[in-house]
Amino acid sequence: MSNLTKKRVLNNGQEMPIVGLGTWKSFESDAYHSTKAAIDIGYRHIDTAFVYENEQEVGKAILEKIAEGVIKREDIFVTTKLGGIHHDPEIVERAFRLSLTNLGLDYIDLYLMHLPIGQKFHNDSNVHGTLELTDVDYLDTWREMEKLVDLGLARSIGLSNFNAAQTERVLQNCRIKPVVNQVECHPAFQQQQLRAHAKKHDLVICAYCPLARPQPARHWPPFLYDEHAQQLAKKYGRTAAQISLRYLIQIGVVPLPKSSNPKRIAENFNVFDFELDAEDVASMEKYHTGVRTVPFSGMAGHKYYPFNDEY
Ligand SMILES: NC(=O)C1=CN([C@@H]2O[C@H](COP(=O)(O)OP(=O)(O)OC[C@H]3O[C@@H](n4cnc5c(N)ncnc54)[C@H](OP(=O)(O)O)[C@@H]3O)[C@@H](O)[C@H]2O)C=CC1
Ligand SMILES: O=C1CO[C@H](CO)[C@@H](O)[C@@H]1O
Repeated sequence: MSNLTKKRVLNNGQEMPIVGLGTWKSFESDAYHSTKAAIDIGYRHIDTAFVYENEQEVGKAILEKIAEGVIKREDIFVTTKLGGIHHDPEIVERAFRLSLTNLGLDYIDLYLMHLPIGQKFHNDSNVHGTLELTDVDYLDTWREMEKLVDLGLARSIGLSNFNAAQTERVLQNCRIKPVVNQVECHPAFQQQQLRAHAKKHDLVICAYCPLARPQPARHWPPFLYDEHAQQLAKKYGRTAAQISLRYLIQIGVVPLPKSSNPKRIAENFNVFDFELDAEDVASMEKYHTGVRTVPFSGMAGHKYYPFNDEY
């Protein structure tokens, strides 16, 4: 693959645009406007989830852009995710159809299991669930997700927040192989071993929190604000955020930067017409800290908690 190619071919032949718009914390009109702005700018990949409570707005924006003739349905890659409260095999198809209805679409490009851990179901409105975790085996959940592919309702299915051992367990017991694992990945948490493992099994790593949720007032994270980051930005005539996203693309992952700001939505997509040289790619390794931004600490005692293993 050329580093400047805009798509990754998944293990089922499907093509995934290599930069997607993240939408966590894009609520209501923000989600609607940012999805529309992103499509106008050229994004063809949107990442949402049942728990983000914005599937309706994301879907509305997509449908409007289709109606305006800006895109066709097949031009846009839509990912959503099965919530923790819906892991019970008897609920999976109904939960999927809820997302499909929210989005107003007749199929989803990629349906992810958001986490390997299930939460007790109370009702669909309690989207975030509670910390009453269940012992539902993620393999049983996976088998129900496979049926969504059989039905033609999900073009592909994948994992999120799975460690290597959990991924292997799915691979050894599945009928339909996951195409991706969506995990935290950015210069301060580089996922070197998990990336190598995914590559070996022909899975794509999608990078959530690709900018590590910047806090400009604290000049955090360093890879966006320190002197080296500023020097790289100057050298390439880009922002440090663009350098970081470009870095992720060059190490083979698919970044999903979230923004509700049209200027930053455009900035995060303007990463296809330059390339970091090998020395600068290597220089980014110094930012790795091994500290997660999203540790899901409340679930740490669970038998399927993914982050006790080294990777
Ligand atoms: N599978 C999972 O468990 C998870 C999935 N995700 C997915 O990944 C996406 C991205 O992760 P997220 O947690 O949102 O974190 P990001 O690293 O994408 O950071 C988002 C934050 O960065 C700001 N920002 C965006 N672009 C820039 C820029 N160019 N310069 C400076 N600041 C910028 C945004 O503010 P503003 O909007 O004002 O621009 C927002 O506050 C999520 O939105 C979601 O879709 C995220 C976490 C977990
Ligand atoms: O996808 C997600 C975005 O990040 C949140 C945590 O900060 C998660 O709870 C959620 O699953």
